[in-house]
Amino acid sequence: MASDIVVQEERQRLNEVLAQIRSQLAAIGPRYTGNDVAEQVIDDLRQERKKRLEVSEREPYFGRLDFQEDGHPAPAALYIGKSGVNDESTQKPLVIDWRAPVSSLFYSFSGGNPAVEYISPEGPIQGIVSLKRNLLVRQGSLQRVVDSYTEGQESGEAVADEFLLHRLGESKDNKLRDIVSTIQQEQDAIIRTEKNKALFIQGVAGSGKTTVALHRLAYLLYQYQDKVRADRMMILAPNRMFLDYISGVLPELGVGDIRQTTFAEWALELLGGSVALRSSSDTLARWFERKVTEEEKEESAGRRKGSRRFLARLEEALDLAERHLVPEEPFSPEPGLVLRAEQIRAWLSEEPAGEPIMKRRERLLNRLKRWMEIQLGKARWSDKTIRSRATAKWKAYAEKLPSLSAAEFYAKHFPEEFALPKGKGSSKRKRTIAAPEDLPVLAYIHLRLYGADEAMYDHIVIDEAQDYSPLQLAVLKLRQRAPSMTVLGDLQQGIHDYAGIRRWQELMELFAQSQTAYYELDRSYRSTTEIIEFANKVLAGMDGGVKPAQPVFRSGDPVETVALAGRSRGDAAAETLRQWRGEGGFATIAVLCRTAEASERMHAELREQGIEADLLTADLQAYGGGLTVVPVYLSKGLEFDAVLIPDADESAYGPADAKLLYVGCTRALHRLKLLYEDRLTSLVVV
Ligand SMILES: Nc1ncnc2c1ncn2[C@@H]1O[C@H](COP(=O)(O)OP(=O)(O)OP(=O)(O)O)[C@@H](O)[C@H]1O
Repeated sequence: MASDIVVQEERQRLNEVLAQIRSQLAAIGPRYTGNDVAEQVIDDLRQERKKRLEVSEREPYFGRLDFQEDGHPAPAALYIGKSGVNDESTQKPLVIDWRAPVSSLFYSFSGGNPAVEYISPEGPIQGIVSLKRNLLVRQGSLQRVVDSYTEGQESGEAVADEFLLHRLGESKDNKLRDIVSTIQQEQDAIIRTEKNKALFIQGVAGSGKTTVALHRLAYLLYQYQDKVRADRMMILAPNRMFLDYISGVLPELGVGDIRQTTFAEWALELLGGSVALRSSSDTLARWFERKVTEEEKEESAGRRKGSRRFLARLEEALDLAERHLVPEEPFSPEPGLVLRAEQIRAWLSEEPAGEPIMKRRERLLNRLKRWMEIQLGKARWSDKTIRSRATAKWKAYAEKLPSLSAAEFYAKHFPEEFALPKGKGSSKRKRTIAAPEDLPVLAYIHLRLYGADEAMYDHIVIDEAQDYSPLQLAVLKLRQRAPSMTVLGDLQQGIHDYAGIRRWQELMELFAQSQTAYYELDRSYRSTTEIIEFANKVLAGMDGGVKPAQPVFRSGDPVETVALAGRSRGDAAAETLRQWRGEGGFATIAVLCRTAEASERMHAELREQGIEADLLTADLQAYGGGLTVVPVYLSKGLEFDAVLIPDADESAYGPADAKLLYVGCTRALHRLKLLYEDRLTSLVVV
């Protein structure tokens, strides 16, 4: 903690800034209620500013950096906050937005050499840092001041950690939070990566991948104000519950209106109601409710149909269909009036490249119609008999140009992979029920044939991307003019590897090397050192380049493994839960069971014991916090203050289930306990 004088000075400065903020707030006045559209737009902007100022009024800034730019006579104290605030009369910045170029110094400077550089819009700026200070302000009152670097100090690393540890030691509720005040250097580099990259992040459990990706969106919106728009960005996450969990971060960062959805929902909308998806709980049950071998996973339809090889076959079929769109015979609407096939083909090739195939078809047919009208001339065209004969010929010609729905195309060209629904009636009107692995195929075909009604995306975030196939990514790539994506995940948590990837290369290969960037995050911020070391052991037996997570040194209670010793699982679990509740301080507790069935059983047993918990299922929309029973495979991406794994038996977690158990263990922030009946899973006995 800093000295009293320093605290006094900071308190005074805080009061000055707060006074400014309050006077600016007071000047905004009530909402405009008239009908003038221009006034309404201006008022919307005013209201946005008001919201930002209200956030600033509670916590105007969290950091201070004293920086003397080369050539300047004295250092300037830069205060960094969630959004910038200027002095109304002088227009000088009182608070600098965390996303501004100069703020990068606050995150990247960790002591050592005080001579630093940052990249401003005008080019590199050099200078000297003389102070880096963390300030904790809550509800407008200054609560902590910690200097992580002062002039002449050798290294500030240890002190910087103190502030971070304070944050990490807090208990968490049911929503992910922003981390602007404690973004770490390696995370900051990712957040500030230039826009036009397909950015891949491999990060261990709890390294802040999801959090960082969301901060990156806020950064891009700030830094590329003229080029990107929130309504042309999209976040893809595995399920509704996960989306609900992360939904608080962007509003906290002052960013709204970004579409947050799942790949399946997005693709189904694209296909316009012609396709429905088989229930995801069926798929999950198929892979998680029983033991599965590696061979089964490798040969799964998901791996095959999502592969680049399959994508190449798909491309080939689509290219061929495009080339053979125009039939061999000529178009002749009237005797003596003939347009040769070569001419028609030449017209087709004049249509803008990259346009969806069916759009080109439509344009071509319109051109033929115009040609026919002109060639026939006004006199003949107004003759009803001639006109209807010619139009009939034109229609007959149009029929020869294939027009298929995505499902029809798929079934026609890949009959061994996909069949249309059986029964009477036009297949166009019948809904196709697609397996998850067929959905990206249908979406890809649809985009090449028909395109999409929505605008292209400026930026796409894909969370849990280790579960994506190359084809899925190729589908999304079609929805961007230039690649600008944040693709994040952890191969070590690849529990859906019956459909996902084994190496990031599988996805990165879709882009030119110059379009990609790759980062690794190895430090885990979520869990205590004890929990991380325990989880690392679970993975230790796995083949391949497993990278253990590095803990931020935050020590807690040891991980416990306890035998049931004759008690029922429900009994033993209830006892632990009572004890944890008695200790207090845990806002979220999860009981993670191996299967959905075991979760239901546990939920019922706890109820018998008088303990009410929520039960999470595959179709759930939101996760409410408190005490929850969850099948372990659905817990991915979430986190809980304390985690109990009540069935850590050898029979439940065999050698093939290391990733699953790893996911389970790494959900815990502060406390982790495993129960077993006779034999503890050998995954944790090293
Ligand atoms: N720099 C930081 N300062 C404070 N907290 C952080 C920081 N980085 C990450 N955290 C916290 O660590 C936890 C894990 O973050 P997050 O869920 O984004 O990680 P993840 O890599 O996506 O995890 P997983 O792969 O396990 O889903 C969150 O509680 C987050 O707030």
